Amino acid sequence: MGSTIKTKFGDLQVSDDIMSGAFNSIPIVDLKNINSPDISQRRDLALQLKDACIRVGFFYIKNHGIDASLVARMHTKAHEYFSLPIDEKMKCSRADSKVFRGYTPLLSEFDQMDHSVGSLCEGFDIGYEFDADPQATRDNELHKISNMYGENVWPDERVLPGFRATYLEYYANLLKLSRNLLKMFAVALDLPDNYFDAFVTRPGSMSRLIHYPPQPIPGGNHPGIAPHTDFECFTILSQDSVRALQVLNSQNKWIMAEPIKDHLVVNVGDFLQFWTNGLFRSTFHAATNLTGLDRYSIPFFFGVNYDAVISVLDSCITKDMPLKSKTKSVVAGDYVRQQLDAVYNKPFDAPL
Ligand SMILES: O=C(O)CCC(=O)C(=O)O
Ligand SMILES: [Fe+2]
Repeated sequence: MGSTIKTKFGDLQVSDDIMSGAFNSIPIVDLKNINSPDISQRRDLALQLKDACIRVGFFYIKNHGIDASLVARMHTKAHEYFSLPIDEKMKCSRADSKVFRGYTPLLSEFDQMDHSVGSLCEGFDIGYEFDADPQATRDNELHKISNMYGENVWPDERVLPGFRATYLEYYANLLKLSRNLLKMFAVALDLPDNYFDAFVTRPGSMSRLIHYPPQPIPGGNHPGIAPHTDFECFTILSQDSVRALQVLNSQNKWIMAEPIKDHLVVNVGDFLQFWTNGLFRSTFHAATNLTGLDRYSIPFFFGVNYDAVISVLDSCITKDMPLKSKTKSVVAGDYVRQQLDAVYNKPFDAPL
C-alpha cells in the first residue's frame, strides 16, 4: 500500500494511512521563557526547538503571546471577507497584482508539479508593508529593492469596516513573535542570537486567510491544498477547530495535526532547510477538508528581506553532511517568486 507524489524536490513514496489523533508525534513547545533574562532557560527552549526542527519540522506553540481575542477577531474578519459576494471579492483579485496579493477564488491554485486539479480553497493574501511593521526603518523605497515588494490590496473600508486594521494588527504581532523565534533558532544553531537580525529588517513575509468549503459532493476527497513545503523561514498557522492539516512524518506517513485550542502550529520552511543544509526539515504537508464543515486557517509565512542572499551556513557543511543542494546561495525574493509562479502560473516541469 502506498502512493508516489511528485514534488519539487523529487518523488516521494508515501503510505496512504492517516494516523489521526497522533499529535504526540508533533511536539508541543512552551514559549513562556522566550524572553527570559535567564540565558539557561532560553538555551533550553532553543534545544527543544532544535529537536523539533530536526525530527519533525512541525510543532505546536503555546504561551506564544498572541492574544486569543486578536486571533478570534482575525478569524471573524476572515469569515466576513469570504462571505462577501464573489463580485466584491474579485475587486481584490490576485491575478491583477504583480506581487501575488489579493483574492484567489476556488480551484485557482495548484500543485506546483501538476496543474490538472485546482485546490478546493479560496484565499486572500497580504505581504509586507511598512504600516504592518512597528519596527520598520522606512529608509528605502521597497519596490526599488526587489520586485517581490509591492502594494497590498484591500476591500473597501465601507464594505468591510476594520478589516485592514485588524489584519495589519495581526500581522504586526506575528512579525514580532517571528523575529523573537528566529533569535531562538540562531541560538539553536550555536550562532549569536542576533545573527539573523539583519536579514529581517523588512522581511518578505506573506500571510493569507484561507477558506476550505465542505466537499461539493458528499463523501468526496478533493484536496484543499496539495502536498507541499512552505518557502520561507517558517510558518505560524492559526487553524480553527476543524481538522484538515496533515503532516508527512519521517516514516512518510501522514499525521493529522489536530487543532488544539489557543495553540498555533509552526513549521520549518525551505529557507531554514536551505540555511541548515537540510538539518532542519521543511516538511511536506497538505490539507483536505473531509468534515462537511467550513474550515478557516490563517498562515503567516515568515521570510527574510526579499533582497537578502541566503547562503548555506558553513557550520552545517561537514564531511558527514556535504552540501545537499545544487547551489550554495539563493536570493530570497527570486526563490519565492519562482515558487509562487509554479503555484499559480506554470508548473515546474522537473524537480528543482
Ligand atoms: O490550512 C492549513 O492548515 C495549511 C495551509 C498551508 O499549508 C499553506 O497555506 O501553506
Ligand atoms: Fe503550507
